[in-house]
Amino acid sequence: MAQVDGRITGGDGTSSAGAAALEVVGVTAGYGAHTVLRDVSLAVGDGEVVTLLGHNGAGKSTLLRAIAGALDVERGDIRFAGVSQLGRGAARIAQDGIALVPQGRGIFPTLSIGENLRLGAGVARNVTDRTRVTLDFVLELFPALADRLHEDAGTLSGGQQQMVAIGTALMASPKFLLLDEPSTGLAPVLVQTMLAQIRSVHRELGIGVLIVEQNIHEALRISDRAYVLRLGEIVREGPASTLLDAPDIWGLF
Ligand SMILES: Nc1ncnc2c1ncn2[C@@H]1O[C@H](COP(=O)(O)OP(=O)(O)OP(=O)(O)O)[C@@H](O)[C@H]1O
Repeated sequence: MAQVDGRITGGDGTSSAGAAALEVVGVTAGYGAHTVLRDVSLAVGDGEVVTLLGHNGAGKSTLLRAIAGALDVERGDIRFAGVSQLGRGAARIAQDGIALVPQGRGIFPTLSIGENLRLGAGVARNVTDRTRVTLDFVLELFPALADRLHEDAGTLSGGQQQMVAIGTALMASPKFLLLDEPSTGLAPVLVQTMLAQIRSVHRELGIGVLIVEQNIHEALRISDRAYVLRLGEIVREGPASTLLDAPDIWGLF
């Protein structure tokens, strides 16, 4: 297993253990004149798995893109370990350890599974032996990939391609994981398994995880807290267990 202490270190070298790893503060963003996110605020601690729920088009993927630096923010701030990420660019944000697994998997289908995974390792910067995520760790998490490392990733089932996508992100030894609908296209029986594997990644690596999910029940079951985004605004937040039992939650979709 990887030796990762899970602490996030700020740009000035100070540890911010205990503080929120990720803070989105009053963010407004969109595409040209089309404003999608309106004054969105949320926070995710190192020790948390947080789910972002919302109907189609609510702006969930847009928020993940903004956090990953792939979309400019009009107003507000996005901080990681207390340091603003605005204007830093997607490549530097990824190198600093914020890994986004986009919707639709984003793997290279004509490269082998092993090659895909090694591409992830190439992104890692400032990784020590203590914080490096190893190939052994990824294969232990997703044993289905172990015997097929030399096969083209495009030949895998949807669920296995999702494992490659997450595995590649993990190989970059991330300090924070953003997952956009990791269970898309999976058979219902596999959705729970995938989400349980994500929870175990969090447990093993001690990193914060923000998940966008359509499988509301399953996602809430593995999450500590959740936010509901509606028409680009956060309309509800709370402990996952509370939201699971909230009679009005389903009316928000
Ligand atoms: N590249 C883009 N250019 C212009 N508009 C976009 C772009 N991507 C998304 N949008 C628009 O932004 C809004 C929010 O889309 P987004 O994909 O963030 O929603 P979502 O909550 O992730 O939805 P879904 O669950 O369907 O993925 C939608 O109106 C969508 O049409």
